[in-house]
Amino acid sequence: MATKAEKKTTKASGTETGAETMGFQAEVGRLLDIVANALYSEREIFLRELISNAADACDKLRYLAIEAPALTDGDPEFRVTLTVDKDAKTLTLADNGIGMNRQDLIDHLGTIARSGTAAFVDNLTGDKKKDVSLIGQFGVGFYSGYMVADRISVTSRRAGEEEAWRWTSDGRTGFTIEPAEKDGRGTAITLHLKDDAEEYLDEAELRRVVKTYSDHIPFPIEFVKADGEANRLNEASALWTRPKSEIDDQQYAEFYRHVSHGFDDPWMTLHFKAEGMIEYAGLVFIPTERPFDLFHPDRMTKLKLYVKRVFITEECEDLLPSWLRFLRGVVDSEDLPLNVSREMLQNNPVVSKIRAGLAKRVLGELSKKAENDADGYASFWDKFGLVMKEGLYEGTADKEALLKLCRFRSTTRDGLISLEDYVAGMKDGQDAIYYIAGEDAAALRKSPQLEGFAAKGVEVLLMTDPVDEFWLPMIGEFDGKAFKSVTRAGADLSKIKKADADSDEDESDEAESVVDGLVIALKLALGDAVKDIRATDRLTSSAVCLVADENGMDMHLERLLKQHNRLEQSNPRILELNPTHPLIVALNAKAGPDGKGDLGAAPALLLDQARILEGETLPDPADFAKKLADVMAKAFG
Ligand SMILES: Nc1ncnc2c1ncn2[C@@H]1O[C@H](COP(=O)(O)OP(=O)(O)OP(=O)(O)O)[C@@H](O)[C@H]1O
Repeated sequence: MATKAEKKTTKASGTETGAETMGFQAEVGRLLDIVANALYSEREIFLRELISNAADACDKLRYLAIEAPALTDGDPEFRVTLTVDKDAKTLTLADNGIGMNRQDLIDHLGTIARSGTAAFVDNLTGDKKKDVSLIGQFGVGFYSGYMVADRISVTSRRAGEEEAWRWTSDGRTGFTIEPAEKDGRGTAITLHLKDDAEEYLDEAELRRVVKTYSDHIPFPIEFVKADGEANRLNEASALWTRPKSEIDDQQYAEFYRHVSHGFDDPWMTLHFKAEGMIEYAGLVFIPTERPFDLFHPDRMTKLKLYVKRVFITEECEDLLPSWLRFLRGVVDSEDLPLNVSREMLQNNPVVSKIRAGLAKRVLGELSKKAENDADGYASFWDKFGLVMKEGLYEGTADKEALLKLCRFRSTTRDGLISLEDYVAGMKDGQDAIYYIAGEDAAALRKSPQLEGFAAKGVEVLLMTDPVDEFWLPMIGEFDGKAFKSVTRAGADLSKIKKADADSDEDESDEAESVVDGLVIALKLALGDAVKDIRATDRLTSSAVCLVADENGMDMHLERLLKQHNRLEQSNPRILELNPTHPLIVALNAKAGPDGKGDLGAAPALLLDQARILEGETLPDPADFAKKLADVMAKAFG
């Protein structure tokens, strides 16, 4: 049966030597085009990418060999070698890692299998500049070889198998695959260097590039001369086992790029050793840029788990809470057994303790950063805050610490503020943390429901991430103060003193400046379209607004659920009237004390106006337009 990869690649021809030519998956073709032409300025990183893959291949085999030691028989020392042929202008990078068989070569070097990546490549714009910066977010791996080579051949033999295969491609249309000879297991990648890339035939240059980018690789990387003499190019000890004092920022950054497959610098580096009940070392990074697949449904925790320096897996979901899934790096446990299986890692008490320890440590470091470098912290929060807030929703044990780290925009201050800042700025008589939720901060700031709060100088938090709607009800309060949406009816402004009020006079009956007649008239006219109608003190310049019932769902949440078909019907709203607005005063007079006066189209227009302010679609826009035109015709006719 054809595999998925074979279906995507196209078999074009077979030859007597058994060579087969296949086409690249469309996304690979596009990626190669950009890689070969646009990433030119940083092309030396091809070596880092290939060495990184070689080291991963050694890691994988070392893990498998714990259960099946025969796989490394006769060649137990892992290493990566570089050899050059100056006449043929080739550079060959070889490893004795896990190797690839025929199918692996087709799957891994002919398609993009990594979840999310193919879709990501589909989104490339064709605008080289933009695409390069996008690509920088996820790394191009093996294909980066085409920055320096116009032809690459990969000869590989999978550990434990007898046959070797050669994959060859000019990186344009497709690749050829054929049987090959190879003595031991592993992969040898031969780059036929472009004319302007001959510096990579030079040992000193290769040493410089390896030292710069790959010094931390825990396997020896050697330059092997024609006579067989081998010179070590890197330190070859696991970076996290070295003392901090011996590691500089550049080395940390390169290690980060190796584990993250990213191109950015780490925003924060945590290098630590935990000792006590359980013992583990960690070298964990927070990226500067948001990883492109942060919200991909398949996204998993990407920390690499090692046991006593041996790589085990990077798919241990329990190692990190999902709300910290943007972390990259390595955790190396002394307590887990080396032959730990992936199943054993599930619900494993050692892993749970490591997870709890990591979360505490990361939160601790973040709060130090928040205190000492508010601007730096704000840039972190802008990228990852929305993921961290998932932790509040999931009910993490660290919710107190997490809440303190949350930052928000508000109606009265520029920049981001914490909940502690908010509480410190609360007005006399204010007992709740007010917020308004919606998609866009600028639009929210113009919401009519905010007018009364603005008039009294009461700060309102702007909640613009969809996740806000979900954690707010779960958390409920901070520092004993409940979170309250201003679009719900209960937001009681009358108890709060005006910012400039200097007397203690009771303002509680401010809103009662009666518009009872109008309320009766509107109730008669609007019927079930609204749940209730009443005067409010939350408006100062708008005539009307809609709010939800005190115990009802927040209006933004309701819209969100409707958009996702999770809710069939909206609940009717409460229509609130501004009793000081000239239009409301005039209509009230017209309605008369018993509400029997004829208001014509006004009730319908008022309700539609409130709906528009709320960003809602009108049930009958044509009717609205007609009524509005009639009113205008009367006014101007
Ligand atoms: N030297 C190697 N030995 C064994 N397998 C390899 C080797 N080089 C590449 N591969 C296989 O090819 C796959 C694709 O490599 P590629 O570099 O394109 O992507 P990646 O390593 O998964 O991620 P990135 O693109 O970020 O480096 C790897 O995941 C691995 O399975």
